[in-house]
Amino acid sequence: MSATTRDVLRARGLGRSFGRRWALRDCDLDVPAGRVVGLVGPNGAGKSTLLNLATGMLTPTEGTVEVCGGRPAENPGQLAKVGYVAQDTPVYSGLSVADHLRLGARLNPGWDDALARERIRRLGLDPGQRAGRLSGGQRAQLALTLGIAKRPELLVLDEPVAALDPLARREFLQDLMEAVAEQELSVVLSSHLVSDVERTCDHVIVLVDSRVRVAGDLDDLVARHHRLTGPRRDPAGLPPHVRVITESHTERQTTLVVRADGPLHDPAWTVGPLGLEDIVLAYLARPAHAVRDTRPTLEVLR
Ligand SMILES: Nc1ncnc2c1ncn2[C@@H]1O[C@H](COP(=O)(O)OP(=O)(O)OP(=O)(O)O)[C@@H](O)[C@H]1O
Repeated sequence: MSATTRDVLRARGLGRSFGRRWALRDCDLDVPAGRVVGLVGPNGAGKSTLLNLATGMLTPTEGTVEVCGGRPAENPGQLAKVGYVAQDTPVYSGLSVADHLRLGARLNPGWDDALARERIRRLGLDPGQRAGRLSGGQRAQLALTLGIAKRPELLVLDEPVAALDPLARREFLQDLMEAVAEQELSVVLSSHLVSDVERTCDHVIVLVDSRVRVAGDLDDLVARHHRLTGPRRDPAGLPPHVRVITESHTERQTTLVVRADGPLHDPAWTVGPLGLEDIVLAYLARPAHAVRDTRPTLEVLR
C-alpha cells in the first residue's frame, strides 16, 4: 500500500481521564501517512495527553488508538516504528553527544549511524560534549537527531521548539522539513505557535478543552473557511452547508467566520479569505457551551 493512503495515526472514541477530569475525550482522528501534522491548542487542551497515548506512554481510559497499523508500543517492532521527542527534549545530562549516539545504536534496530554522525557534524556539536552542558537549542537538536536516526515511520514531537529563540526555532523546523523530505517520514508535532505550524505543517489538528475541534489538510482548511461580512442579520438563514464558527454583530453589520462545504452565492455577504491563525483563533474563541452542544462539530477534512 502506498505511503500516502495509509493512516499513521487513527483514534476512535479515544479518551483519557486523570481522576474525574478528562484530559482528552471523544477523539476520532485519521491522519494519513506522509504528512507533517501540527497539533495546536491552548495550555491544558490535551495535546501532550494525545501524543502520550499515541506513543504508548499512556493507556486509554476509553476508545482505541493505532499508530502505523498497530497498538502503540505493543511490541519491539511497533516501538521501532515510532520516534518520540517528549516535551523539554530530554537527554541524559551526564552522557556525551557521542554516548547518546552509541545508546541510540544499541537500542534501535533500524539505527542510521551515518545519518546521526552527519547531522551532529553539520550542526557543529562536539561529540565529546556532555549533554548537560549543551544549550537548550543544541539539546533539542540532539534529541531530534536521535529521533530521526532511529528511522521511524512516525516521529512525534511534543513542543520541540518551545525553548528555542526565533532563529534556533526556524533552523530546527527547517532541519525537520529537510529530514521529512529526505526520508519517508510522517511527523506529528505540537506547538503553541500557529505561525510555525503554518510554515511547517500540511495537516492541522486543533484541540480545545480536551476535544478535537477541527482536523484536516491545511490547504483544505484554508479553502473552506471564510470571513463573511454584511448588513446585520441572523446567520440562521445561511444554507445548511455553511456552518458558523464565530459571529459578531454591530448595530449595522454582522461578521461571521464560517466553514462552507459548498459555494457561497448570497450577494449580501462580502466573502474574505482567512489564514490558519484566524481559523485556529475562531475555533479557540468558540464558547465552551458550543463545544459541548456541537460535539459532532468535529470536522475532519480529507
Ligand atoms: N499525569 C497527570 N495527572 C493529572 N492530570 C493530568 C496529568 N497529565 C495531564 N493532566 C491534565 O490533563 C489536561 C491536559 O493536559 P495536557 O498536558 O495533555 O495539555 P497540553 O495541551 O499538552 O498543555 P500544554 O500546552 O500546557 O503543554 C490538563 O488539565 C492537565 O492538568
